[in-house]
Amino acid sequence: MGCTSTSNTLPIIDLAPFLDLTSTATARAATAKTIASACLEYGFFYLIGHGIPTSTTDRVISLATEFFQLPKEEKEKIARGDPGGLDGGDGARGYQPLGEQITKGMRDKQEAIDLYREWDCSVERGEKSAGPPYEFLKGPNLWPENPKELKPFYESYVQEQIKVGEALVRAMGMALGLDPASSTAADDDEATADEEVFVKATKNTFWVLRLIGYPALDKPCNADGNVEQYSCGEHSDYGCVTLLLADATPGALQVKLKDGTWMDADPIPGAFVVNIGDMIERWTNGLWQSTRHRVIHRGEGFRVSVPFFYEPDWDAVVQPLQKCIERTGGEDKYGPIKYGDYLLAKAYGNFYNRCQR
Ligand SMILES: O=C(O)CCC(=O)C(=O)O
Ligand SMILES: [Fe+2]
Repeated sequence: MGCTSTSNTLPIIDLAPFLDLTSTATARAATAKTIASACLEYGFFYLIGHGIPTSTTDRVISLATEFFQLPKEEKEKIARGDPGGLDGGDGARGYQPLGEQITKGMRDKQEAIDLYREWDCSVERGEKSAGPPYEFLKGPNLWPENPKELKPFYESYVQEQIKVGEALVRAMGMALGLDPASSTAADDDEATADEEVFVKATKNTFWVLRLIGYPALDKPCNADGNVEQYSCGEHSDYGCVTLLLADATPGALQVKLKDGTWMDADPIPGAFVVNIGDMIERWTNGLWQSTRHRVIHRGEGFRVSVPFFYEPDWDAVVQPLQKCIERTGGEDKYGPIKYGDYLLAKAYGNFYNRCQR
């Protein structure tokens, strides 16, 4: 069900007080308060006041669009998982052609480039037990040669997004009402962590950036309003926060509300659509859920989106925070997990099916 959707709209959060060093404590508290209710109710919101100009985001979209318009052979020069190709068959980074992802027996209609934090080889050399599974997400990114400007432009965009991600998770720590950062709690004791807990756990964020191209679907919905085809099937994201930039196409991304109905999250110019991921759900012991979402592109044209996933460090240990356990019935519902292990399990299980995470 649910090709149609309810007409509710997501809350709008202004992050500016967490990026402006001269902001008042009152302004920061006001933003934190709106984040707390948005995360509790939706796990999704629009983000403004993030400081990235539309001239930048427009170029990010137009460069991705230019890439997807290239001939198949040109795009497949950076195909991922090609044993004879640039990534030696590593499989995680690079271009994935149309139709590699399958949801409910149907091919998701999307093509994509996946980029990750570059793996630091010195870390690897120092690792005694580096084994084949870990190779999967390691290695260099595969950047397209064309358009030429894409690589440098995206590299600086990633740096800007990391700043936004950090400010946002700082605001989220405050929104949870955790102890102020000046407290003497041990830095790495997650259970008693202070309001900087997410900032500390993302210092070396294992970020992901996806450039996604969605052709129009032949028949997204049947006469009864049921879904026939997915551009990206129902899933939750893995990490901390996803900052989604999409072109202006309406009627594509849908968010699952607590009552099980689906709501369109159409783009608002200048805003990112943000959602929280599985790690935030675990840290908050389920208080803030990583809301499920999907894409059914119901328009005519080619849609482009570029989600940036701001994630914990590979080695970050994520476990429910004491304060959140108390607020959710007193029982730890998740236990600890190392983010890299979680990501590997997800990526191995679903790699060719990212849209059903
Ligand atoms: O393209 C979109 O609107 C969302 C994509 C998405 O949810 C994802 O890649 O995780
Ligand atoms: Fe997603």
